Amino acid sequence: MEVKARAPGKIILAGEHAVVHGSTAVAASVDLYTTASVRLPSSSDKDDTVKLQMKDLALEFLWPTSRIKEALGGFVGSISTPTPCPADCLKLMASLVEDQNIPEAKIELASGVSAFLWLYSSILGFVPVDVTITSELPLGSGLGSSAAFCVALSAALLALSGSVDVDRERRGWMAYKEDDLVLLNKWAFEGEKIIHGKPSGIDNTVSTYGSMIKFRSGNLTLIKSNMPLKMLITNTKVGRNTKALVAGVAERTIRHPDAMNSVFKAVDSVSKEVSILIQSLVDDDVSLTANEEKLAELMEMNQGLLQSMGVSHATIETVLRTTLKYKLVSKLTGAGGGGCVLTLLPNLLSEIVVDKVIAELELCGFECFIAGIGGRGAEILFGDSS
Ligand SMILES: Nc1ncnc2c1ncn2[C@@H]1O[C@H](COP(=O)(O)OP(=O)(O)O)[C@@H](O)[C@H]1O
Ligand SMILES: C[C@@](O)(CCOP(=O)(O)O)CC(=O)O
Ligand SMILES: [Mg+2]
Repeated sequence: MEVKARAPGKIILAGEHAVVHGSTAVAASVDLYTTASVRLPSSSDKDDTVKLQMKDLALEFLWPTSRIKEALGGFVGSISTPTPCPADCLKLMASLVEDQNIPEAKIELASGVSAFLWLYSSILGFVPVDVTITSELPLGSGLGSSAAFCVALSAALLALSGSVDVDRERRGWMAYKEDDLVLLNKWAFEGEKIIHGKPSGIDNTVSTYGSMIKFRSGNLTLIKSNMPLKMLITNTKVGRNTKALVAGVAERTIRHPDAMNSVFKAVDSVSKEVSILIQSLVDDDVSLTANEEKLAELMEMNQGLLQSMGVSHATIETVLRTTLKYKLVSKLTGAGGGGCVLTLLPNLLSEIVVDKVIAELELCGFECFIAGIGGRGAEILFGDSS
């Protein structure tokens, strides 16, 4: 029996980092997906291993099922009550990951493999399984690859476990039922904790539900943009790690609590304004342009506040300067420190200008693309149809 699940990446329009400290943030899914295929070997199959393949990274991990059970068996609880991985269990998982000799250049993946071990053991128990992961998302670039990985994996494992209400006879991609989305999102959050340390939950939530969300302290509001939003995404290709950047902001907050709390409060106001603005009705080009100008100004303010949190980077500043030459406003998205930058492309902007700005950014060694925003969330597929 085989099930596939896919989950989208995301952009954060406003509020990253501050959302970890209780501020509002606004995020949207992007049409770039991570897919997890999970296959249970047939009963005649003698193979007693857990196999994890990361296809695009050309990596394969193998463990005897008994080895995982011996290490983690005492820690897993009930599928219906997602629980954090205890610190002692994290240590045991680290040794299971060490056994696999991940090449030094790809060592960042170790946290993803640990998240896999926790989600697999907790959701499926200790049965032989063959898992393949593929992704259209750049890893560690601010587009939420860690959350998409946890959501896709949890969605496939839950569907196989029989603990969610899915129609196994149905062909084609299908969404989870509303109640099951809550359970899926909770499990993905537990995986994201292993990768991020202290995540806000916004990334796994938008990857689970898709569309566009306003998020604050674990609570989501689905929102619908009435503004046709077009964003250029520039990947600076500077690798960074969300866990370290989130920890850096927390340390700065300990050193300067009053100043940082004022910054988080300002971000909260910016995000709330962004949320109201994108939902407001526009009936002609004049009001659309006026709203785009307001959104650009809010993005500029958010970027300034992110700079004061210490999460910008020389390459991000280069993108800001380059796009500003064309009167276009940009902000980092995700954890910053490199990674991806968003540039608002006004709807009436000529294609010639878009091509010019992309050409100039690419000359700096960056990669540019325009992704669809606000589409579907997690989906599953039984059998081989696509
Ligand atoms: N397709 C994947 N396969 C395995 N691990 C993944 C995958 N996608 C993400 N991860 C894990 O998530 C980490 C990147 O997460 P993070 O630093 O939060 O950046 P982002 O979420 O912005 O891409 C990777 O180093 C890896 O541990
Ligand atoms: C910085 C943060 O707000 C978003 C991180 O996104 P990403 O992992 O860089 O895609 C952290 C979080 O909300 O958990
Ligand atoms: Mg992440």
